[in-house]
Amino acid sequence: MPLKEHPDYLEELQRLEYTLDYVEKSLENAIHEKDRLDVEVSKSKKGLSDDSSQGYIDLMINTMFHDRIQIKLKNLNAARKKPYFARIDFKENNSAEKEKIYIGKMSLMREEDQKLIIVDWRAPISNLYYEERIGDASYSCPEGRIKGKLSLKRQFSIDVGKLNNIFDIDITTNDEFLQSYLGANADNRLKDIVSTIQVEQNRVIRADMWKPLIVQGAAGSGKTTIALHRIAYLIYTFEKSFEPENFMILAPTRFFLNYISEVLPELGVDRVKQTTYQDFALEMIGGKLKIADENEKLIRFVDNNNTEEEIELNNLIRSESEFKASIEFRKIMDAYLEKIEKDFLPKMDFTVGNYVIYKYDEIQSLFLNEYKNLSMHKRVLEIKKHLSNRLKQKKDSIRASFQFECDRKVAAVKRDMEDCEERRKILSEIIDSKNESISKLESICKKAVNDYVKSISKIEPLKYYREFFENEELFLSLMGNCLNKNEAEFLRKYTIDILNKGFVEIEDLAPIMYIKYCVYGIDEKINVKHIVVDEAQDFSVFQFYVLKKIAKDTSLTILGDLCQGIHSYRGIKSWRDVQNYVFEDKKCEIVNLEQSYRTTVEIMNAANSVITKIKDENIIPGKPVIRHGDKVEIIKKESLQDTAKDISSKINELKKDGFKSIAVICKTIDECMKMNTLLKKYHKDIQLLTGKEKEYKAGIVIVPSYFSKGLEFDAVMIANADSDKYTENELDIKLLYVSMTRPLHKLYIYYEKNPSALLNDIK
Ligand SMILES: Nc1ncnc2c1ncn2[C@@H]1O[C@H](COP(=O)(O)OP(=O)(O)OP(=O)(O)O)[C@@H](O)[C@H]1O
Repeated sequence: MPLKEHPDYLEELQRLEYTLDYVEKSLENAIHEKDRLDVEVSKSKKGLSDDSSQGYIDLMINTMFHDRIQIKLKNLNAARKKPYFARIDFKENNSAEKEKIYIGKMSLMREEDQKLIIVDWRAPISNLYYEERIGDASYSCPEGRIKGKLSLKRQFSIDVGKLNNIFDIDITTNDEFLQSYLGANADNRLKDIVSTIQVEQNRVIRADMWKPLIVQGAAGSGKTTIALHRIAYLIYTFEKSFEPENFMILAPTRFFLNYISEVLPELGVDRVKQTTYQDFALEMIGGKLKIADENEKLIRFVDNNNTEEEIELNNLIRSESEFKASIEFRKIMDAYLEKIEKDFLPKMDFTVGNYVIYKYDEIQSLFLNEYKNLSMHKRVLEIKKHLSNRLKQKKDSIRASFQFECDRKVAAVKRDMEDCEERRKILSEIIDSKNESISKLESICKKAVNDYVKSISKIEPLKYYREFFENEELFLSLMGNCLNKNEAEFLRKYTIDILNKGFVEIEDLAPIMYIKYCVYGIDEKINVKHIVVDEAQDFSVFQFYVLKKIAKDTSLTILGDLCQGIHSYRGIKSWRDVQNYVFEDKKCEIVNLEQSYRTTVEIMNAANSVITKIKDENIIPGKPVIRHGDKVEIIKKESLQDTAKDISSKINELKKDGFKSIAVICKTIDECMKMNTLLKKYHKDIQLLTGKEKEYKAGIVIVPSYFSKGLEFDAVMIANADSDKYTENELDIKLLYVSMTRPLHKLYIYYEKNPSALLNDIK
């Protein structure tokens, strides 16, 4: 329906004008408030010099208000362009009046009567928009379940303060509105989806923070987007209890963090901790560790031209990785830590001179039993208190015995000798000797406990880890029959070799962190209440286990797609393993998101025909939203030069058609480099992404298949999809699937001799 013919057009126009006026007014007030706070902050800074603690308190408070007003200003500026995106009309059962609720990215209250002109999308009442249909409806809020009638659900298309369209809907999957979003072109960053969040996504976003949740989501189902919206939702909901810094997102690379960096600020959220597992592990372990490039192994495995010897070596490397990522390895680390624990304390009594203060068995029992739940070094601190207390008691009795002995000797001398010069000398010697013994005792006691603690060696976690592999006898005895002899010996030598080169691999981080946690404890560094893990399929069960251990009181949302598990040799094979081994007693729900929003029906069907070549119940293909586009083109070319030429002319056409982000995906980095040389002749602005970049700039890029994971582009060209490049092995299938699920609109696949058999079922 044309906008002006909508029955409520005028009402909505007036409402928009009114809201925009109020936003302007609020903005003016906020600017004044900010100016005032600027002055206050600089005053507080000057006030610091007079050394009063009040100065610090003033500065802290003013800075906090200053930060808040900055965010408010940013949000109000955004609201000038688009103050809200939806309206719902709801009448509570016991209320006489129907309320018109306008939903936007932030709430805005009218000061005169405290009425909300805009309601935040994260507010409990906004759930009506996402979850409910016209008719009887209800939502939960802290006061309980509110029931009533929903009589209107309306979406607005507003751009730079101008009302462009009105859609009245029932369920949020309003095709027209959603399609207009999905049909838009990919910018250089991921965007927010507040106005079109779907029911199943909304349930993940608003799920109970304290219950662990695993989300298996198809490619393009919105996992990354949901992860960020969930954080924004939790920050809003727990605003009074937690700071944004108490929430953390774990992503695969710094580059990926940069790619998603705009969503949280767009949602009005700042200061969330965003890091990678590697950086997180380094922070937890402390010290200086160098991590080997994680793609090096993958590059070995993706090469299909290996000799028999290389294949054998690769199999051993794969088994090494798989084993280190497994819960079996954690059990072996447990056995190793038990040994460390048993030998942790010096095997001797705690003595002062000839006096035994604490017997070894007693101390060992405190260490192994009484304080079992603490890290080993924390147990020592507790034991130190026991030793000091017992020593204090013993010291008094030793001192009394010195005094008693002295008194006895003095009495004997006095009884047996007449008073004379000689007797006085003897008595004085007896008293001096006693005093000397007491002061000796004092000085020994002062140091005794510390000397005992110092005798416990402080070994770096990495050194303990290395010792496990270097001590062959110990290694073999603990490994038992977990691996065959050949694999076990390879694992040992391979690890020593890496460590000798001054590196650790990503697989080594979890066990080293685990050793650090058990021996030294690391909880004091974690101040995070909720962790959202994205691209979680490439994490190992062991990694999750350690993460959960370290972040004890922290809850987790885990999102990933097993179809894209290209690091599956060290990643997760089934979410059930995480459910069983990581969360054990706690119930952990697994949610499936099958609907895919990124790409067209044609592209998704083609990608599904590839991924379903893996016969595994854990592989769940995505269902496309009904958005049609061009057929996937499979194109034969005689040579790489011809392929490059064709890609180049396609790029020109696509650019002319307004597509902004185009990716040429080759299987490996070597192929990318060759393609880069060829395409540079035609396109000076083309960028080669290697995985080492810190920042993501959209445009035309060449990217290796394994590095395209998580990204999206308007159009994708897959070069070299020949049968020898993409064979029917699991890794090749997954790499091709990942590459094929990156485009929003267009997909071209090139080959030179024979197309990969994986493409056979593409219609
Ligand atoms: N409800 C929605 N409304 C509009 N767009 C959506 C919605 N859900 C997802 N999208 C869009 O779908 C695309 C894919 O989202 P996202 O990258 O978060 O998915 P993903 O599951 O992490 O994908 P992948 O696993 O393939 O990397 C994005 O462009 C996102 O904006």
